[in-house]
Amino acid sequence: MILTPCALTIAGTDPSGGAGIQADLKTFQELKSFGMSVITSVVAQNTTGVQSVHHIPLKMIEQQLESVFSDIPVHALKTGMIANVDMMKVIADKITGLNAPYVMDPVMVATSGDPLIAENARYFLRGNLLPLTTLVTPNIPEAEYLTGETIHTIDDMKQAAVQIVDRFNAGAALVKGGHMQGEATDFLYDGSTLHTFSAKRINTKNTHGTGCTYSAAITAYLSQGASLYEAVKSAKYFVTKAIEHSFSLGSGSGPTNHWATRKEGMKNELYHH
Ligand SMILES: Nc1ncnc2c1ncn2[C@@H]1O[C@H](COP(=O)(O)OP(=O)(O)OP(=O)(O)O)[C@@H](O)[C@H]1O
Ligand SMILES: Cc1ncc(COP(=O)(O)O)c(N)n1
Repeated sequence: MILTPCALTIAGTDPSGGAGIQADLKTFQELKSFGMSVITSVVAQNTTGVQSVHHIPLKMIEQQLESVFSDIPVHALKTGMIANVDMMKVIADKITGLNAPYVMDPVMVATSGDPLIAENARYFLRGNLLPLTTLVTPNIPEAEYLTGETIHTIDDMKQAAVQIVDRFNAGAALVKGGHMQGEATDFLYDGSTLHTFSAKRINTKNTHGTGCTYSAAITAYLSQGASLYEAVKSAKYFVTKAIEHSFSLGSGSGPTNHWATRKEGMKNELYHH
Protein backbone atom coordinates (compact mmCIF):
# COMPACT_ATOMS: atom_id res chain seq x y z
CA MET A 1 0.00 0.00 0.00
CA ILE A 2 1.27 3.46 -0.93
CA LEU A 3 0.91 5.73 2.14
CA THR A 4 0.50 9.03 0.31
CA PRO A 5 -0.46 8.27 -3.28
CA CYS A 6 0.69 11.16 -5.47
CA ALA A 7 -1.04 11.79 -8.80
CA LEU A 8 0.06 14.32 -11.41
CA THR A 9 -1.95 15.91 -14.21
CA ILE A 10 -0.29 17.67 -17.15
CA ALA A 11 -3.05 19.59 -18.93
CA GLY A 12 -4.81 22.85 -19.77
CA THR A 13 -7.06 24.84 -17.46
CA ASP A 14 -10.77 25.59 -17.22
CA PRO A 15 -11.57 28.68 -15.12
CA SER A 16 -15.23 27.62 -14.98
CA GLY A 17 -14.11 24.53 -13.07
CA GLY A 18 -15.69 21.71 -15.08
CA ALA A 19 -12.86 20.34 -17.21
CA GLY A 20 -9.07 20.31 -17.54
CA ILE A 21 -6.71 20.72 -14.58
CA GLN A 22 -9.55 21.88 -12.31
CA ALA A 23 -11.61 18.72 -12.91
CA ASP A 24 -8.49 16.57 -12.50
CA LEU A 25 -7.49 18.08 -9.15
CA LYS A 26 -11.04 17.87 -7.79
CA THR A 27 -11.15 14.22 -8.79
CA PHE A 28 -7.75 13.41 -7.24
CA GLN A 29 -8.83 15.11 -4.02
CA GLU A 30 -12.18 13.34 -3.93
CA LEU A 31 -10.51 9.95 -4.43
CA LYS A 32 -7.88 10.69 -1.77
CA SER A 33 -4.75 10.93 -3.87
CA PHE A 34 -2.44 13.90 -3.41
CA GLY A 35 -3.02 15.99 -6.54
CA MET A 36 -0.31 17.86 -8.44
CA SER A 37 -0.55 19.77 -11.72
CA VAL A 38 1.60 21.05 -14.56
CA ILE A 39 -0.21 23.62 -16.71
CA THR A 40 0.33 23.50 -20.48
CA SER A 41 -2.17 26.17 -21.59
CA VAL A 42 -4.41 28.64 -19.81
CA VAL A 43 -7.78 28.33 -21.53
CA ALA A 44 -10.49 30.97 -21.14
CA GLN A 45 -13.55 28.74 -21.41
CA ASN A 46 -16.89 28.03 -19.76
CA THR A 47 -19.94 25.81 -20.27
CA THR A 48 -20.65 27.41 -23.65
CA GLY A 49 -17.22 26.99 -25.27
CA VAL A 50 -13.67 28.29 -25.53
CA GLN A 51 -13.14 32.06 -25.65
CA SER A 52 -9.33 32.21 -25.89
CA VAL A 53 -6.14 30.24 -25.22
CA HIS A 54 -2.73 31.27 -23.90
CA HIS A 55 0.05 28.69 -24.24
CA ILE A 56 2.58 28.47 -21.43
CA PRO A 57 6.16 28.94 -22.76
CA LEU A 58 7.99 25.64 -23.30
CA LYS A 59 10.72 26.48 -20.82
CA MET A 60 8.10 27.04 -18.14
CA ILE A 61 6.39 23.71 -18.86
CA GLU A 62 9.77 22.03 -18.60
CA GLN A 63 10.52 23.80 -15.32
CA GLN A 64 7.18 22.86 -13.80
CA LEU A 65 7.88 19.21 -14.65
CA GLU A 66 11.36 19.45 -13.15
CA SER A 67 9.99 21.06 -9.99
CA VAL A 68 7.71 18.09 -9.42
CA PHE A 69 9.99 15.27 -10.57
CA SER A 70 13.04 16.51 -8.66
CA ASP A 71 11.20 16.64 -5.37
CA ILE A 72 8.12 14.42 -5.07
CA PRO A 73 7.40 10.82 -6.10
CA VAL A 74 4.78 10.50 -8.85
CA HIS A 75 2.80 7.27 -8.42
CA ALA A 76 0.68 7.86 -11.55
CA LEU A 77 0.27 10.64 -14.08
CA LYS A 78 -2.16 11.71 -16.77
CA THR A 79 -1.99 14.11 -19.67
CA GLY A 80 -4.91 16.07 -21.08
CA MET A 81 -4.69 19.01 -23.46
CA ILE A 82 -1.21 19.31 -25.01
CA ALA A 83 -1.73 21.92 -27.69
CA ASN A 84 1.22 21.48 -30.04
CA VAL A 85 4.14 19.33 -31.13
CA ASP A 86 6.78 21.35 -29.26
CA MET A 87 4.96 20.87 -25.97
CA MET A 88 4.57 17.17 -26.72
CA LYS A 89 8.32 16.85 -27.28
CA VAL A 90 9.15 18.48 -23.94
CA ILE A 91 6.64 16.31 -22.09
CA ALA A 92 7.68 13.08 -23.85
CA ASP A 93 11.29 13.80 -22.95
CA LYS A 94 10.50 14.38 -19.27
CA ILE A 95 8.18 11.42 -18.72
CA THR A 96 10.19 8.83 -20.67
CA GLY A 97 11.66 6.37 -18.23
CA LEU A 98 9.48 7.48 -15.34
CA ASN A 99 8.49 4.42 -13.36
CA ALA A 100 4.78 5.24 -13.00
CA PRO A 101 1.58 4.40 -14.88
CA TYR A 102 0.77 7.01 -17.55
CA VAL A 103 -2.84 7.63 -18.61
CA MET A 104 -3.34 9.73 -21.75
CA ASP A 105 -6.65 11.48 -22.37
CA PRO A 106 -6.02 12.35 -26.05
CA VAL A 107 -7.90 15.65 -25.82
CA MET A 108 -8.48 17.12 -29.27
CA VAL A 109 -11.80 18.95 -29.30
CA ALA A 110 -13.91 20.33 -26.40
CA THR A 111 -17.52 19.16 -25.89
CA SER A 112 -18.48 22.55 -27.36
CA GLY A 113 -16.72 21.62 -30.64
CA ASP A 114 -13.78 24.02 -30.18
CA PRO A 115 -10.41 22.51 -31.26
CA LEU A 116 -7.89 22.26 -28.42
CA ILE A 117 -4.80 20.96 -30.23
CA ALA A 118 -3.04 21.72 -33.53
CA GLU A 119 -3.85 19.45 -36.49
CA ASN A 120 -0.28 18.12 -36.88
CA ALA A 121 -0.07 17.44 -33.13
CA ARG A 122 -2.56 14.59 -33.56
CA TYR A 123 -0.05 12.63 -35.61
CA PHE A 124 2.84 13.40 -33.31
CA LEU A 125 0.75 12.30 -30.33
CA ARG A 126 -0.05 9.02 -32.06
CA GLY A 127 3.53 8.29 -33.11
CA ASN A 128 5.47 9.56 -30.11
CA LEU A 129 3.31 9.73 -26.99
CA LEU A 130 1.04 6.70 -27.44
CA PRO A 131 3.93 4.21 -27.10
CA LEU A 132 4.73 5.70 -23.66
CA THR A 133 1.25 5.12 -22.28
CA THR A 134 -0.09 2.59 -19.83
CA LEU A 135 -3.57 3.53 -21.07
CA VAL A 136 -5.10 5.89 -23.62
CA THR A 137 -8.76 6.91 -23.25
CA PRO A 138 -10.18 8.16 -26.59
CA ASN A 139 -13.81 9.07 -27.13
CA ILE A 140 -15.30 8.06 -30.51
CA PRO A 141 -14.01 11.02 -32.61
CA GLU A 142 -10.56 10.70 -30.99
CA ALA A 143 -10.47 6.95 -31.66
CA GLU A 144 -11.38 7.73 -35.29
CA TYR A 145 -8.44 10.14 -35.56
CA LEU A 146 -6.07 7.64 -33.95
CA THR A 147 -7.06 4.72 -36.18
CA GLY A 148 -8.07 6.57 -39.36
CA GLU A 149 -11.26 4.44 -39.44
CA THR A 150 -14.84 5.58 -38.91
CA ILE A 151 -16.71 4.13 -35.95
CA HIS A 152 -20.44 3.39 -36.23
CA THR A 153 -21.00 0.19 -34.26
CA ILE A 154 -19.99 -1.58 -31.07
CA ASP A 155 -17.79 -3.87 -33.17
CA ASP A 156 -16.03 -0.81 -34.66
CA MET A 157 -15.33 0.40 -31.10
CA LYS A 158 -13.85 -2.94 -30.09
CA GLN A 159 -11.69 -3.07 -33.24
CA ALA A 160 -10.45 0.48 -32.62
CA ALA A 161 -9.35 -0.47 -29.08
CA VAL A 162 -7.42 -3.47 -30.42
CA GLN A 163 -5.84 -1.46 -33.27
CA ILE A 164 -4.69 1.37 -31.00
CA VAL A 165 -2.74 -1.18 -28.95
CA ASP A 166 -1.58 -3.55 -31.70
CA ARG A 167 -0.78 -1.02 -34.44
CA PHE A 168 0.12 2.12 -32.49
CA ASN A 169 1.70 0.57 -29.41
CA ALA A 170 -0.39 2.09 -26.65
CA GLY A 171 -0.07 0.10 -23.41
CA ALA A 172 -3.86 -0.35 -23.36
CA ALA A 173 -6.84 1.46 -24.91
CA LEU A 174 -10.20 2.41 -23.42
CA VAL A 175 -12.58 3.46 -26.20
CA LYS A 176 -15.44 5.41 -24.61
CA GLY A 177 -19.01 5.30 -25.80
CA GLY A 178 -20.26 8.66 -24.56
CA HIS A 179 -20.96 9.71 -28.16
CA MET A 180 -22.92 6.53 -29.06
CA GLN A 181 -26.62 5.81 -28.51
CA GLY A 182 -28.10 3.50 -25.86
CA GLU A 183 -26.08 2.25 -22.88
CA ALA A 184 -22.88 4.21 -22.09
CA THR A 185 -20.48 1.38 -22.87
CA ASP A 186 -16.67 1.57 -22.94
CA PHE A 187 -14.23 -1.11 -24.16
CA LEU A 188 -10.85 -1.71 -22.59
CA TYR A 189 -8.24 -3.71 -24.52
CA ASP A 190 -5.12 -4.46 -22.49
CA GLY A 191 -3.15 -6.30 -25.14
CA SER A 192 -4.75 -9.67 -24.49
CA THR A 193 -8.30 -9.29 -23.17
CA LEU A 194 -11.20 -7.06 -24.16
CA HIS A 195 -13.23 -5.91 -21.14
CA THR A 196 -16.61 -4.17 -21.27
CA PHE A 197 -17.76 -1.45 -18.85
CA SER A 198 -21.36 -0.42 -19.17
CA ALA A 199 -23.70 1.99 -17.37
CA LYS A 200 -27.17 3.30 -18.09
CA ARG A 201 -27.17 6.43 -20.24
CA ILE A 202 -28.17 9.50 -18.24
CA ASN A 203 -30.35 11.95 -20.10
CA THR A 204 -28.43 15.19 -19.57
CA LYS A 205 -26.60 17.88 -21.53
CA ASN A 206 -24.24 18.39 -18.57
CA THR A 207 -21.25 16.41 -19.79
CA HIS A 208 -18.57 19.13 -19.76
CA GLY A 209 -15.44 17.49 -18.41
CA THR A 210 -16.60 13.86 -18.28
CA GLY A 211 -13.50 12.67 -20.16
CA CYS A 212 -11.16 14.62 -17.85
CA THR A 213 -12.92 13.34 -14.74
CA TYR A 214 -12.87 9.72 -15.93
CA SER A 215 -9.16 9.68 -16.84
CA ALA A 216 -8.27 11.53 -13.62
CA ALA A 217 -10.21 8.94 -11.58
CA ILE A 218 -8.37 6.10 -13.35
CA THR A 219 -5.06 7.88 -12.59
CA ALA A 220 -6.00 8.34 -8.93
CA TYR A 221 -6.81 4.66 -8.49
CA LEU A 222 -3.62 3.64 -10.31
CA SER A 223 -1.60 5.90 -7.99
CA GLN A 224 -3.02 3.84 -5.13
CA GLY A 225 -1.71 0.61 -6.64
CA ALA A 226 -4.90 -0.64 -8.32
CA SER A 227 -4.68 -2.90 -11.34
CA LEU A 228 -5.75 -1.35 -14.66
CA TYR A 229 -9.02 -3.33 -14.63
CA GLU A 230 -9.84 -2.32 -11.05
CA ALA A 231 -8.96 1.32 -11.75
CA VAL A 232 -11.21 1.54 -14.83
CA LYS A 233 -14.07 -0.29 -13.15
CA SER A 234 -13.99 1.99 -10.09
CA ALA A 235 -13.51 5.12 -12.23
CA LYS A 236 -16.48 4.18 -14.44
CA TYR A 237 -18.64 4.01 -11.34
CA PHE A 238 -17.29 7.38 -10.15
CA VAL A 239 -17.85 9.18 -13.47
CA THR A 240 -21.35 7.70 -13.85
CA LYS A 241 -22.32 9.07 -10.42
CA ALA A 242 -20.69 12.42 -11.28
CA ILE A 243 -22.82 12.64 -14.46
CA GLU A 244 -25.97 11.46 -12.63
CA HIS A 245 -25.58 14.33 -10.13
CA SER A 246 -24.19 16.85 -12.65
CA PHE A 247 -25.00 20.56 -12.30
CA SER A 248 -27.14 22.75 -14.51
CA LEU A 249 -24.61 25.55 -14.17
CA GLY A 250 -24.07 28.10 -16.93
CA SER A 251 -26.03 28.31 -20.13
CA GLY A 252 -24.20 25.54 -22.02
CA SER A 253 -23.05 22.04 -21.15
CA GLY A 254 -22.86 21.98 -17.35
CA PRO A 255 -20.12 20.25 -15.31
CA THR A 256 -20.07 16.86 -13.61
CA ASN A 257 -20.36 16.65 -9.83
CA HIS A 258 -17.19 15.35 -8.22
CA TRP A 259 -18.98 15.14 -4.86
CA ALA A 260 -21.63 12.78 -6.16
CA THR A 261 -20.53 9.59 -4.42
CA ARG A 262 -20.07 11.50 -1.15
CA LYS A 263 -23.56 12.94 -1.60
CA GLU A 264 -24.94 9.42 -1.86
CA GLY A 265 -22.98 8.45 1.27
CA MET A 266 -20.84 5.99 -0.67
CA LYS A 267 -17.20 5.30 -0.13
CA ASN A 268 -14.95 5.69 -3.13
CA GLU A 269 -13.48 2.29 -2.70
CA LEU A 270 -11.86 0.14 -5.30
CA TYR A 271 -13.74 -2.69 -6.87
CA HIS A 272 -11.76 -5.86 -6.40
CA HIS A 273 -12.45 -8.91 -8.50
N1 LIG B 1 -25.02 10.66 -20.87
C1 LIG B 1 -24.20 9.78 -20.31
N2 LIG B 1 -24.66 8.90 -19.40
C2 LIG B 1 -23.85 8.01 -18.80
N3 LIG B 1 -22.54 7.92 -19.07
C3 LIG B 1 -22.02 8.77 -19.98
C4 LIG B 1 -22.81 9.74 -20.65
N4 LIG B 1 -22.01 10.46 -21.48
C5 LIG B 1 -20.77 9.95 -21.34
N5 LIG B 1 -20.76 8.93 -20.45
C6 LIG B 1 -19.62 8.17 -20.00
O1 LIG B 1 -18.68 9.13 -19.51
C7 LIG B 1 -17.37 8.69 -19.77
C8 LIG B 1 -16.66 9.75 -20.63
O2 LIG B 1 -17.00 9.44 -21.97
P1 LIG B 1 -17.12 10.42 -23.18
O3 LIG B 1 -17.23 9.59 -24.38
O4 LIG B 1 -18.20 11.41 -22.89
O5 LIG B 1 -15.73 11.10 -23.09
P2 LIG B 1 -15.28 12.45 -23.68
O6 LIG B 1 -16.05 12.72 -24.93
O7 LIG B 1 -13.80 12.41 -23.73
O8 LIG B 1 -15.71 13.44 -22.63
P3 LIG B 1 -15.72 15.00 -22.81
O9 LIG B 1 -17.19 15.34 -22.83
O10 LIG B 1 -15.02 15.47 -21.59
O11 LIG B 1 -15.00 15.34 -24.08
C9 LIG B 1 -17.50 7.32 -20.43
O12 LIG B 1 -17.48 6.31 -19.44
C10 LIG B 1 -18.88 7.40 -21.08
O13 LIG B 1 -19.42 6.11 -21.30
C1 LIG C 1 -8.30 22.37 -20.80
C2 LIG C 1 -9.32 21.42 -21.29
N1 LIG C 1 -9.00 20.12 -21.37
C3 LIG C 1 -9.92 19.23 -21.81
C4 LIG C 1 -11.18 19.63 -22.19
C5 LIG C 1 -12.15 18.63 -22.71
O1 LIG C 1 -13.25 18.53 -21.90
P1 LIG C 1 -14.70 18.62 -22.53
O2 LIG C 1 -14.64 17.92 -23.86
O3 LIG C 1 -15.56 17.90 -21.57
O4 LIG C 1 -15.04 20.06 -22.67
C6 LIG C 1 -11.47 21.00 -22.07
N2 LIG C 1 -12.68 21.50 -22.40
N3 LIG C 1 -10.53 21.86 -21.63
